[in-house]
Amino acid sequence: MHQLLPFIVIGLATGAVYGMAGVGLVLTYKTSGIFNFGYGAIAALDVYLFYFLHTDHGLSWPLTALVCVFVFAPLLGLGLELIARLLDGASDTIKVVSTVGLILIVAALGQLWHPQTTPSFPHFLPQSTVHMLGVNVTWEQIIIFVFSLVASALLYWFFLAVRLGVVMRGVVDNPELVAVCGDDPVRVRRWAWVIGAMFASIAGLMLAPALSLDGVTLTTAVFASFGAAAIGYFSNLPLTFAGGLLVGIGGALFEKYAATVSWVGGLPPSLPFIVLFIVLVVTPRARLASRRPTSVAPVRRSYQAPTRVRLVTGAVVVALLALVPSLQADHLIVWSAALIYVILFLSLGLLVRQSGQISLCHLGFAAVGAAAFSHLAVGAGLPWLVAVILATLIAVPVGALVAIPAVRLSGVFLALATLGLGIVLEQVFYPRHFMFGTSSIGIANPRPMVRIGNWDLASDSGFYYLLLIIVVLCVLTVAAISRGRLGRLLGAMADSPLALETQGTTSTVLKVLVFCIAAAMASLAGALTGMLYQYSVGTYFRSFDSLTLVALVVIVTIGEPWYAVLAAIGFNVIPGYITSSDTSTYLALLFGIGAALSAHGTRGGTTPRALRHLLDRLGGRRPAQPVTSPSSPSDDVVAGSAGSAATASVDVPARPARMGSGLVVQDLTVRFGGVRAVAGISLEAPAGAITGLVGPNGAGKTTTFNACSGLNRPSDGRILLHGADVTARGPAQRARRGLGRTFQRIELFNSLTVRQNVALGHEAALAGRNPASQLIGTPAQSRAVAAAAADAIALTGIEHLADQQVGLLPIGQRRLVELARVLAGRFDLLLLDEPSSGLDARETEQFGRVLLEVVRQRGCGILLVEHDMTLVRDICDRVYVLDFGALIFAGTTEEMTRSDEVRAAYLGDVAVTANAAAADAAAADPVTATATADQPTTDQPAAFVPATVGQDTAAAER
Ligand SMILES: Nc1ncnc2c1ncn2[C@@H]1O[C@H](COP(=O)(O)OP(=O)(O)OP(=O)(O)O)[C@@H](O)[C@H]1O
Repeated sequence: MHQLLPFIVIGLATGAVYGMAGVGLVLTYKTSGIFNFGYGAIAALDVYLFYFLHTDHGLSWPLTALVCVFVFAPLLGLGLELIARLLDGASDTIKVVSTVGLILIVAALGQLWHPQTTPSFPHFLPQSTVHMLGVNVTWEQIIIFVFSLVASALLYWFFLAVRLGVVMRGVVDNPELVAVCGDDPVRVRRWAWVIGAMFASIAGLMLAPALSLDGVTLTTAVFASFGAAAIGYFSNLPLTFAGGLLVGIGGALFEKYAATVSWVGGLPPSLPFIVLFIVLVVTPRARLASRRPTSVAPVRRSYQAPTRVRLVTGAVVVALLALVPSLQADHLIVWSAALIYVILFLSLGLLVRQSGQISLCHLGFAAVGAAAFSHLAVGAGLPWLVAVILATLIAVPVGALVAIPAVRLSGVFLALATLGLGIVLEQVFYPRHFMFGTSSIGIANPRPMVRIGNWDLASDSGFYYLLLIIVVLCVLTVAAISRGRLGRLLGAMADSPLALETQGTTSTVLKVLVFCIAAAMASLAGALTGMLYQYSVGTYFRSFDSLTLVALVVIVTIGEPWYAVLAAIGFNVIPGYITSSDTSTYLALLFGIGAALSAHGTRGGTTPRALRHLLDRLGGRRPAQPVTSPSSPSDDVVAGSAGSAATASVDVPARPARMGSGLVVQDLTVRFGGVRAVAGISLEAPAGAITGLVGPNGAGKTTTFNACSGLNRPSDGRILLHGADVTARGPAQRARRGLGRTFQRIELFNSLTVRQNVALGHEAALAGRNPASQLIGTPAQSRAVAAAAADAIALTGIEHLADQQVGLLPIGQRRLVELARVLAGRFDLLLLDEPSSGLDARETEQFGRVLLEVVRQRGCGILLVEHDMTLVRDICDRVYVLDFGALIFAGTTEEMTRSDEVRAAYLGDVAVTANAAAADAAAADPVTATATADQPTTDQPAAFVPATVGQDTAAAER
């Protein structure tokens, strides 16, 4: 134990800093919803300023520290708060990439500031020692530990006891409520960013003396606090601090054994990331739930040039590339590297752009490919082609391993997990003999010793042509994926994983599948990189560069595969021609700025209208029908009303009906923490009938729907679908068993067209959970999908919108598309959540007729949540009424209109509302009673015509 004490002391000091940094990080994450990957960038900038003022210009260290912590850091915090506000409503990918951009900027600035040598940072705190418990402890260590502990404790106390801190906690849960209470949420968040930046600054200054002053080292040093934050579940401050201590002490102890125990080598610096990865993988998903976005992400206009234009452009580009060995022989290696990077960018694009998943460890896959190829081709002596194929395939299980967090997590947590994994791969595995070993020349990666006529594949130009062929094949593969079923599913998953799952595709399998494909392609690129230089070393595949790759894939917004070509030119070719030592750094700075500002790129389309028109004309495509702006209030009127649905008779195309018995909900209770949203309700929605589920706002209707479709977990009760208990089944399984649904807050695949959206209503269940069927569909299936989509589109009268991008349509039309999508599916029980909101009276009436005919001709059942009581009266066979989560009425619509209890519930008459069921519920669960008492009830007339018709801003789907 005595031998361990010095290491524990070191670990305590470093760990306390990690803990304090983690506490600041968690503070901003909790209050803004933005996980600041660039947290280390704040620390690094402060360290630079400290060095500049104190070391370069002789300012005393206390004064310099004051300037850094109390002036510069708050300014940085204010700047970051501005960026964070820009990011509100942006996708997780953009949020991650923006903050990653800060890292790239600061790393580049650091490099530009001290390009040649990286100076070391001075120890500004006293280095004298005291003897404690038999160990010599420096005053620096004592001060760091005590200061970090006190700062973190103060912040915790501030959160608990000071009004601003309490409001900061409130802003996390309900910014609107904070505003109603007279506090400005923006001001509150600004404070959080300022305090977070100050904590980062202090952490940077305390860690810096042990580090060299280069940007990468400094920005990534504070990454260690991510591990601490993970231990605190990104929300608990004391646990985060304790996590920091654990990581610090663990790292120091590993350090002790690293010299003697060979397997420990590389582990000490990676420990925070191992912890991060493990915590993310094992933590229950609900604990890591992201905050609900406060605004809706703007929709980007999708545009693809006509096929003819794309083919011709592709042929021209390939022809030009084929001339490179003749025209640019001096730069052949640069162009060869660019070709390889096209493959890398394409594979990363499959993840980031097409499926909306962030991987920050992509070069790790490439490293696996390079190392595997070398060991197979040189070590095992396998023929070149066999070694290449096996090296490509070897990354598949690695991709599947990375997909474990992807399956469970999404957005920022997936980014964190992959960041951790990339760093662990680099620090722990790269130096091992089964990867690159420790030799500085690395491991041999031979080119193919094949000559075909005059074409020597091992020569530089011969290898270049081989690369060109491989790249063309990869581009064609990715194009085939994009245009096929997998591409549609990936696009759908990126837009709305929730909707895809409830249409019948198991997205966990889809995520694993796409990770495996992307990993295999990256692995191939890695093997080719090794072959290009004939040797490969770990530094070709630095985990930090994975961040740059992701930034490039996001900021180059043009379509596939051109983004990959442009990104490769930016990353490889430009530095090959402009050979100044700073070119790469300036480029990294540019990429960083682009990434930091990428939130701007999400607004509107990316291809200028004039260019689109020109390309369309060249490709012989008819100009697209203009779509009315979704922002105009008048657009809420449904343009589709002129379609066939407006005709009096409704012809419902037959669908093979499975004719089960319907849906049965038994004693369902759903709780959210202390709130009992649904209290022991039972209801039935039989096949061949329309059943209404009504109630005032907050009554528990959507929660009941979510429980039926598997989106929330009931605390009690059972859900039976056609007689089978599906309570433990996921949403996709329930969908495949015939349960279809629409959403109160419309869930469409915004980047796809109306036809593609509707087709997915049928195709998603065919894709199911089998990787092979997710990859590709049979021709018979394609015909069935197309026919089902055409029928549903005609039924809802939206033929004229079929080729429009859904995200650009007004709300009323979007509702019809969502209805068409569920009608295209092979569902025999439909849950429709306020489907008529956004429709006018005539359209609602017609809509009701469509539903009646669907039920009559297909024999399916419908459970309808609706505020329009006229529609409910007209089409429902039976109605259930909820109030405060309890069932207060079940019967026919006539009985409902005569019910005093229902009338009272809608009118908010407390005396009458206190019926037996509600009173029981309140007595059994006073928390619910208190919580729901605050719910706004709809102030409706006795006819129950709601005030909410036409609105689409109701509570988000939970
Ligand atoms: N994820 C959640 N976390 C906490 N409380 C929730 C959550 N989802 C719903 N609730 C609460 O459960 C209750 C029922 O909400 P629900 O959305 O099911 O009502 P609703 O009848 O669909 O209302 P509306 O007609 O306004 O959509 C409300 O008190 C709501 O605040």
